[in-house]
Amino acid sequence: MLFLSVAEHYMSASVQSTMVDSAGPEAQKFSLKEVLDTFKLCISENDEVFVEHYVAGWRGLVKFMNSLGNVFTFISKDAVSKIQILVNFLNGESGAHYVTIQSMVRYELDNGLVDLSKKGGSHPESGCRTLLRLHRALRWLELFLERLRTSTEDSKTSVMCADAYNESLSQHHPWLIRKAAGMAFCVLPGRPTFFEVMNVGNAEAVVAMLGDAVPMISKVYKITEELYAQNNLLEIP
Ligand SMILES: CCCCCCCCCCCCC/C=C/[C@@H](O)[C@H](COP(=O)(O)O)NC(=O)CCCCCCCCCCCCCCC
Repeated sequence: MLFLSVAEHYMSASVQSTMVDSAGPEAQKFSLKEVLDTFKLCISENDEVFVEHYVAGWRGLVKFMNSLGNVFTFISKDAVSKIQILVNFLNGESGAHYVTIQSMVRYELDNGLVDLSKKGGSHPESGCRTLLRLHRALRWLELFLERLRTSTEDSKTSVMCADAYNESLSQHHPWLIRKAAGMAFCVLPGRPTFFEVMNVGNAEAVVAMLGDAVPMISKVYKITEELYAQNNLLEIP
């Protein structure tokens, strides 16, 4: 079903030409600087990661993706539902335990709130599991943005995106999702449009900002990766 609906979008003749023009006023407000600032706020003085800013960073990225057109909806919907799960924990009665990723891991593990194996557990959507999915996607983002940063005028965003995906997130996706993602990459706008949507200024300014953004995102990724590795959480089903 997913494959078919993506294929449908893909076949739609006008997708490419309306990609950015069709974006609503809300989507147009995306700015890479905002996302960068949010990820900067993520890390505390003692290297804890604030869930609130982590999800805010993802919200900004979703905004960017939505401004690229409907073909990316199946991707952004999944990201939005995962963001929402984490926001619900944060705003719920145990919210105080979800302030940082570190406190969330401690709380969920201490209280048996994570299904660590596939067999019919009672916590299929734990904070740890949900954040792991976004964390894996963050690695894709880190690789993609680094490719963008070092790209040249004639580099293809579709190729950079696919290479970053194949090197990271794809390893966690089944065949069907990989195919659908591959088709979505084919209709990504070119580098000039991409840079424009980032809302930073000319290409040099974008490259400079990416130079700030990538290490920041890498740091958030690294802290989370180490925490999950220490707690054997990297393979939560
Ligand atoms: C801008 C181009 C966007 C390309 C996005 C590349 C990532 C491709 C991911 C394809 C995910 C397909 C949707 C479904 C995924 C789920 O099956 C899968 C597993 O979840 P489950 O275990 O609960 O079933 N979910 C995931 O892996 C989480 C995916 C989250 C993807 C978020 C992608 C956000 C991309 C933001 C783009 C921002 C570009 C920024 C440039 C400044």
